[in-house]
Amino acid sequence: MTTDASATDDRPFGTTDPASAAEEGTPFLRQDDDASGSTELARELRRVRGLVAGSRFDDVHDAVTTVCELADHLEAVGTMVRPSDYATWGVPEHLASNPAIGSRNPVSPPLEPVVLPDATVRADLRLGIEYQGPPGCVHGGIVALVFDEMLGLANAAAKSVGMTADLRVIYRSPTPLYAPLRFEARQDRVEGRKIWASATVYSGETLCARAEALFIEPRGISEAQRDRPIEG
Ligand SMILES: CC(C)(COP(=O)(O)OP(=O)(O)OC[C@H]1O[C@@H](n2cnc3c(N)ncnc32)[C@H](O)[C@@H]1OP(=O)(O)O)[C@@H](O)C(=O)NCCC(=O)NCCSC(=O)Cc1ccccc1
Repeated sequence: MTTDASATDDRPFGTTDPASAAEEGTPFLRQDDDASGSTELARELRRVRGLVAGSRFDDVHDAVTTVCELADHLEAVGTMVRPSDYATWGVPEHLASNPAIGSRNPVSPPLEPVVLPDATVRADLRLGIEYQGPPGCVHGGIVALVFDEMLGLANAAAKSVGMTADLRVIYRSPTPLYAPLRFEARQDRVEGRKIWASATVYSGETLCARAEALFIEPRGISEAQRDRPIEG
């Protein structure tokens, strides 16, 4: 494990470490910037999210007006997406709206995973105060969210698709805010429609949590969907 928990840099929290991603692994299910500017918009909103959750202000009523105007504008110029637009697995836009990895979802950290030659999926990231649970620690539900997504990605890397049926998270040591974290997930075995996968998150040499999960392949999944398992 090479992640240094004490390292800091100037990148916004909630972004991956490009140096470590480039060193090992192939970018996996990365989402390019949307030509409409939606990805950039989400990026700026992510900044706003971090600032609102993690700052004290004397008076931000002017910002409330600005944001209200922005919301009104987006409501006027956008076309609402319906869940039925994503009726099938494998629609790239589907991934973009995902709360754990979606490039167009300001809620997502986002994860920028790489896949290793043995099909392990890895994501290095840091999480800021907007993900805080106990003081100085990442909220346990956020750890579970990232695990669930990483496990799904490990299934995708192994060319299978599954719904989470059972997700067990074992929290071994507090997951620190702001520190570089390394999530890794892998598919362990498949029996019929049952898929087992497991994952870990480390801060430096410290195991913060691990996950064990059972996924069930939905009935009626086609070979094409299995082969092109962009999930979300
Ligand atoms: C689809 C299924 C999981 C299973 O229903 P069916 O298709 O009718 O299957 P059936 O009941 O026939 O069972 C087949 C076999 O499996 C076994 N088994 C089943 N369950 C369990 C169990 N809990 N524990 C242990 N075993 C269990 C069962 O005994 C049987 O075994 P057998 O063959 O007799 O030896 C259904 O319960 C469901 O929809 N649940 C809600 C899922 C949901 O909403 N998850 C959250 C959303 S996904 C997400 O967010 C993450 C994500 C994001 C992005 C991308 C990817 C992932």
